[in-house]
Amino acid sequence: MSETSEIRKGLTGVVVDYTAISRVNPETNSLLYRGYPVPELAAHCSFEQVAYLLWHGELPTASELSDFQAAERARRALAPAVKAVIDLIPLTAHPMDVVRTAVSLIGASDPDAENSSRASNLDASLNLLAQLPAIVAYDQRRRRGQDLIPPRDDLDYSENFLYMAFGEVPAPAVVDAFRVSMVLYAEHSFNASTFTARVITSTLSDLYSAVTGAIGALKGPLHGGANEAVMHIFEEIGEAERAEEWLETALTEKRKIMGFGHRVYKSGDSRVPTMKASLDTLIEHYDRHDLLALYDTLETAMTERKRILPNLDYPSGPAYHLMGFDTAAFTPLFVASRITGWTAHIMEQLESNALIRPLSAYNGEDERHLTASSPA
Ligand SMILES: CC(=O)SCCNC(=O)CCNC(=O)[C@H](O)C(C)(C)COP(=O)(O)OP(=O)(O)OC[C@H]1O[C@@H](n2cnc3c(N)ncnc32)[C@H](O)[C@@H]1OP(=O)(O)O
Ligand SMILES: O=C([O-])CC(=O)C(=O)O
Repeated sequence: MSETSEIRKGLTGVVVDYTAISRVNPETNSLLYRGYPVPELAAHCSFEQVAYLLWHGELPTASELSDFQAAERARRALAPAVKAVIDLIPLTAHPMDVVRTAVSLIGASDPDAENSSRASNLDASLNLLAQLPAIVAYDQRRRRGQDLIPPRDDLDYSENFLYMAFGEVPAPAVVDAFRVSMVLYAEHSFNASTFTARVITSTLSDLYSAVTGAIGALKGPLHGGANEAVMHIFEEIGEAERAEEWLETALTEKRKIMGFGHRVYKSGDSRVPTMKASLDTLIEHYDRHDLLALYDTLETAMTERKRILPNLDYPSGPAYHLMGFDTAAFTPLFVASRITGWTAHIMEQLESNALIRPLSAYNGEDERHLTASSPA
């Protein structure tokens, strides 16, 4: 075998390991979490139930759920030290940098951070799940010149998240759309950020380091950063009537159209119909048919022109916009959900670890030697 015969740029099509956490099936455009079709989970389960499922492999019984909810509600408050550090971060920093820094600080403050037992990692995962909403909500509020809103333990995860962000629990239709987005973003096998977390874990580094690295990977616009980028292109286009012309120019300039395409799904992202239904509800609720027209026109034009279909970030970007989130907070919302999948994968990697260390094919200078005239 030659050194280069096996190169698969971007690891396209390479199967790296087994996972029992989720199955992405591009043949059937389907996604299973621990065997359950995700549209069923999105229709019937709370985000807390899905988090428990991803971590434990089974849905919680009534008493397990009640213990889990109580533990999550008890850990929601933003630690004063985390708030103090967030307050030091300039407003010019991207909110993903704030989330990354906050997670790193939480890890550095956890005396048990180096303990990689499953019990300790489950505890750390629950801590992050419970505290990320406060981090994301507070960062958005301080950017708006608003004060921190402490959590309420009489609200479920989704209601409390929106309450901490906006100071009130919105209409049930809005809370439900938010819950659906959290369920859909939770897990997606070996995507770039999860794989990053697994690579870091494979060196036997700690959970917080793996999550911090995953946040960095998610930030990029080819991955989680696309939900925010979708809103930027909507703003650039302005109105439905301009969408076709805008697309033509963008494609001529060889721009990537954010929110379209996927490394695994080539005939549609399994999560889009569920999120689009929630977006439709929000469009009705806020009476924003202008936004729907832009959404539909760009999707139709992109499909006709390139045969490339939307991914989950396409409907979730405008959905978060309608809920009232700032565009720069969209990818942090993705973090708040994907913490469940990342940490499930970190624990799975540890259960059957092998250092992840692929090979490279060298294409630099042939061997050469220092001479009297070399700069050294
Ligand atoms: C939750 C998530 O992370 S989902 C992904 C979110 N990311 C985005 O929405 C960013 C926009 N999309 C993309 O950049 C890509 O579709 C990716 C990175 C997601 C997947 O890319 P890959 O699997 O590497 O596909 P690849 O880049 O090989 O695309 C094949 C062809 O389609 C084109 N293409 C793919 N997606 C797009 C797009 N969004 N806009 C324009 N052209 C595209 C490529 O330019 C390429 O064309 P070529 O063969 O003429 O060079
Ligand atoms: O699977 C991927 O490559 C990206 C994605 O959709 C996700 O992480 O949700």
